[in-house]
Amino acid sequence: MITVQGIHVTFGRGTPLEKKALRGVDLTIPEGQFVTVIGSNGAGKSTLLGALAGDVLAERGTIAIDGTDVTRWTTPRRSALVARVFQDPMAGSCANLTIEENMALAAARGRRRGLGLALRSDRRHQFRERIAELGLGLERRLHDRMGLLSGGQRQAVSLLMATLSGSKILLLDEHTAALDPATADFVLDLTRRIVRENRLTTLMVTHSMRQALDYGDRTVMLHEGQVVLDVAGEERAGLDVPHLLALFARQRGGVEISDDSLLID
Ligand SMILES: Nc1ncnc2c1ncn2[C@@H]1O[C@H](COP(=O)(O)OP(=O)(O)OP(=O)(O)O)[C@@H](O)[C@H]1O
Repeated sequence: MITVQGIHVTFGRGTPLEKKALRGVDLTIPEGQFVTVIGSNGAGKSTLLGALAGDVLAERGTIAIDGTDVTRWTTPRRSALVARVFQDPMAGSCANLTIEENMALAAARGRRRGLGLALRSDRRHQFRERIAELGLGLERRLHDRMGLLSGGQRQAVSLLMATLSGSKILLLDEHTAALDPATADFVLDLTRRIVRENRLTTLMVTHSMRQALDYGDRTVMLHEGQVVLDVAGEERAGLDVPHLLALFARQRGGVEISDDSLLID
C-alpha cells in the first residue's frame, strides 16, 4: 500500500526558473493495484514517480509504504521496496555487465549481500529458469553483455529484474515509449503478467490514452502538479478514449487537445 499525502515538489525554488512540479498530491494505492498515470508534458508524472522512488525530495507532505513513513528515505534505502523501469532501455541496467550479473545485482538490491553470494550456483539456476519464462531464448545468453540486447529485450529483462529483489512496488516511466509498436505490445503484456503474478503495486506513466485504459485497474490524470481525474472500477470500464480526451479538455478549461504528447491510441 502506498499513501501519498499532500506532496509538494518545487524545482529551482527562489530562482527565476522556479517550477512547482507537484502541488498537493494525495493518492492511496492499495497493495497489488495497477495504476496508469497520464497527463500532458510537464504535468508532474515523472516527478511523482521520482518522489516515490526517493530521487526527488518533497518539501511538504508525506509518503508511506505499507504504513512506514519513507518521506525522508534516500533512493538506495527505498530500493529494496521500490523497483523502476525507465523509458530509455539503457537506463536501469549496466550495459557492460552480463545479463546474469545484472540479475544478481537486482536480486541483491537493498541488501548487504555481495554479488558473489548472489551468483551462487543455486541462484544461477533460478536466474536461468526465470529468464526462460520470458520466452525470448535469453537463458542461452546469460553470459552476454546486457548492452548487446535489443531495446525490447532489455526492457523485458529490466521488468524481470524488478521482481528479483522482492520489492512490492513497480514504477514504470513510459517504459515502452522507445519501442516499436509490436515490441511495445509484447513488453506491455509481459508487464501485465509480471504485475499480476507478483502482486506488484504499480504506477505506469504513459502518453497513450489507449494504454491508460487497457492496462491496469485505475487511471490517474495529472495536470499542473495536481490529480485532476482518478477513475477505477465501473466508471473506468465505461470510459473510452474520446471520453478521456473530453475529460482532459474539461480540466484544461474546455481547451481542445492539440498537444502532440497525448496519443489517442
Ligand atoms: N530536475 C528538475 N529541475 C528543474 N525543473 C524540473 C526538473 N524536473 C522536472 N522539472 C520541471 O517540473 C515540471 C514537471 O516535470 P515532469 O518531468 O514531472 O513532467 P511529466 O509530466 O513527466 O512530463 P513529460 O510527459 O514531458 O515527461 C516540468 O515543468 C519540468 O520542466
